[in-house]
Amino acid sequence: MTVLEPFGARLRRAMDARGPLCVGIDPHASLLTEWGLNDDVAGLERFSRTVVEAVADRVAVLKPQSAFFERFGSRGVAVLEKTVQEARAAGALVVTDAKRGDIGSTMAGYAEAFLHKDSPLFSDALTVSPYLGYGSLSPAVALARESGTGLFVLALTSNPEGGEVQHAVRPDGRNVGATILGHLAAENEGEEPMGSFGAVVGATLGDLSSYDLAINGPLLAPGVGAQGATPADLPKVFGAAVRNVVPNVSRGVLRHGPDIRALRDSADRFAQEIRAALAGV
Ligand SMILES: O=c1ccn([C@@H]2O[C@H](COP(=O)(O)O)[C@@H](O)[C@H]2O)c(=O)[nH]1
Repeated sequence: MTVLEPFGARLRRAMDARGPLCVGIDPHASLLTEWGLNDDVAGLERFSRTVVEAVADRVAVLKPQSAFFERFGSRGVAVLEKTVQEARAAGALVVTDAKRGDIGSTMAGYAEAFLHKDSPLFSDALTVSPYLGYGSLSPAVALARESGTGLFVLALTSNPEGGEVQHAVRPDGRNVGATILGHLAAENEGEEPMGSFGAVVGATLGDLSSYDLAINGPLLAPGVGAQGATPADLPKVFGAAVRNVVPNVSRGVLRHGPDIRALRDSADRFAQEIRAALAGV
């Protein structure tokens, strides 16, 4: 297998060169309509191509949301394959947001689908769910190490419903979200410039100073834009860990399409606001 430089190192370089913004490719039915496209596979393809063309050469990360491709069945997944490949070829790192998680033996199949170099869906990183137990992710961790890819593990999600699971307190007094962060810190120990095993931590969550976010890995932070968080919130939410934050904006950028320049300008504005918020931190 061709082995890439570890994802954490590639991501750090991209963040240094382009800033940390991640733009989501979320072809909601409502956005296809707003863009004057049909809610069908041709519309899906046009939408995704347009986003890639607009921003893949200027943002560090693109995050296609698999759900909106899977909704069209195998032809939608074929568009996801092309989107991932074209975005990578255009210079962005691709985190496929599929939130996979299952018993270990099945998890190995999901890992192969997204993290094996020969897979048509090969991505730089994959979002995964640890709620079958962090250990169930081991096959994905192993393949990511082997292939130079990464994982973003759901720890403290941006949605208000997440707390009933993630804030649940374990017998050792730590809550579930903190436990996941602890596993990731162990995974990334000693890695430079940072490890490849990131956490998903919502930008919407307010002050997170009670959590140890120093996992020596990236923190994918959805919630900026449509969910109400702003770039200015990032230092308040993430404190010293903000240097490792990859803020995701999907609808906040996408609503400016289909005009390519307008999409670009919107991504540039978010990037600039993030730069300003992080200056001096
Ligand atoms: O905790 C989470 C984890 C993932 N997401 C995903 O991020 C984008 C957010 O889209 P916006 O349009 O910017 O709200 C979407 O794909 C979610 O599935 C999240 O929001 N929160």
